[in-house]
Amino acid sequence: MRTLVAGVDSSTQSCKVVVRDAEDGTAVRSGSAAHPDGSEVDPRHWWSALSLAIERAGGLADVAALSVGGQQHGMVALDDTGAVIRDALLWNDTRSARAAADLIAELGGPKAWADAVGTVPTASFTVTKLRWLAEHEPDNAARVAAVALPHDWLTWRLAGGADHADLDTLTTDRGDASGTGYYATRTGTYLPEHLTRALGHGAHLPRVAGPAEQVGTAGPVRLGPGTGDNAAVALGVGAEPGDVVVSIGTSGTVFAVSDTPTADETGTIAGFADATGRHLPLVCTLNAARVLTATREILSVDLDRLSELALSAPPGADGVVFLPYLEGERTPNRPDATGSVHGLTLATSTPAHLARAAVEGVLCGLADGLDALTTAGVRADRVVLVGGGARSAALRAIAPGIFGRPVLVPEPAEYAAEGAARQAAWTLTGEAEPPRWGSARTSLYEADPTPHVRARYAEVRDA
Ligand SMILES: Nc1ncnc2c1ncn2[C@@H]1O[C@H](COP(=O)(O)OP(=O)(O)O)[C@@H](O)[C@H]1O
Ligand SMILES: O=C(CO)[C@@H](O)[C@H](O)COP(=O)(O)O
Repeated sequence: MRTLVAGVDSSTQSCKVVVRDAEDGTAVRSGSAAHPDGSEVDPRHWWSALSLAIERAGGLADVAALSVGGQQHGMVALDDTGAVIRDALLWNDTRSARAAADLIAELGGPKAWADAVGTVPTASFTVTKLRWLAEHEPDNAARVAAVALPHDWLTWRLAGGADHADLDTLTTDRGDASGTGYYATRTGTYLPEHLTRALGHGAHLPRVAGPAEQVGTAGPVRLGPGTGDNAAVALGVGAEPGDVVVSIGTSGTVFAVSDTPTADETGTIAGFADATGRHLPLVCTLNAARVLTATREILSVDLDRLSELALSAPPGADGVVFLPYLEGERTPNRPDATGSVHGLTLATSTPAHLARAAVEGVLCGLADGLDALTTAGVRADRVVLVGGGARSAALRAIAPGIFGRPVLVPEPAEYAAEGAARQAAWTLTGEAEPPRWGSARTSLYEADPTPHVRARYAEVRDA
């Protein structure tokens, strides 16, 4: 009888569960459930969505191990009884932008953060959310006994830790800890003084488990350590040296697995850890797939029609540029920015030009991230494109021109959940490296580079 494993992606918009054959990764079944909208969410909604997604994926009765991947950075503040104190503030909540600026100044500037943590924090980072809490909700801040991230909290609930209010059984992993702002990626140690500086007092932090460690059980199901969703995607796509992954979901991310840590004092590259003991230099934008859904709504068309429209306009949309800062922006760090469309004329005020400019705007923001990674020494022979946005035909076709590289698109799948499942299988083998699973079918997209599109975008971005 074959052994089955499950992987979870508790992401911004939904929870996805996949069940796989532990031996070779063959797809067995899957399920998903929606999360509520908004950048602050009661974590109990994640729990209900996880329970529903597990049910829709056929349950766990025949599953040997499970790991949870989750949206990074979200602040889950717990009191000394293990109860959630307030709604979690998510990675895309920008209210802590001033707290981020204050914390950077207090520690001696961006270089001091890059050297200590590996990352210069923006409003996305947990540490800045704790400072915001201390300043704006001091009563809540005083009650904080432990701080967890979304995947830590879900893993803990699955293991029954929440039922016993046992904060000591909270666990996390290097990948997710590296997005807090109080963990040094390079040395693999917490920086409790950063947490105390932000919150005003110390708090219990989840134990950082090893990459293939079993951290508990949910009934008979072994629980893996889990990780942040981008580290899970890296495991799920099995990227090779020279591959840079671009994920276009709620967030847009550009990253690669690397043996060496980064410390980018410009703040563009986050120096995260991956889920295998290596590093995951990453650039993240706040505006990705939802720019296309917003444009679809403006134009009253469906996503397929949006794609057709975009492909019917010329590269560069005859000078129309859509700066897609619909949620503010994190890279570049413009938390209060709004979106705008530039260069309209009578001739270019058409649905096709707007659709093209929206797709190009999302891709140009990510191409800036790719440039930052290559400047930092990351090899980028080709791009591996995943996430819900990769289902857009226009995005797939336009991407190679903007990135100036071939783009490999694996067949549509939930790669963060796949990566979590692969991690779960790894906890069963206990070997030095994760199990080798067959790779997904891929399509290769190539196009002549379109540097003029990037140049025009940069002109508007910097105006
Ligand atoms: N054909 C498509 N064209 C453009 N966007 C799409 C398409 N299909 C799905 N999406 C978008 O992908 C997003 C979900 O992607 P996903 O990677 O699951 O995000 P997350 O993991 O952040 O929840 C949604 O915003 C959805 O509208
Ligand atoms: O903040 C980051 C990475 O630093 C985001 O990538 C979040 O991890 C959310 O991911 P999605 O829900 O968009 O997959």
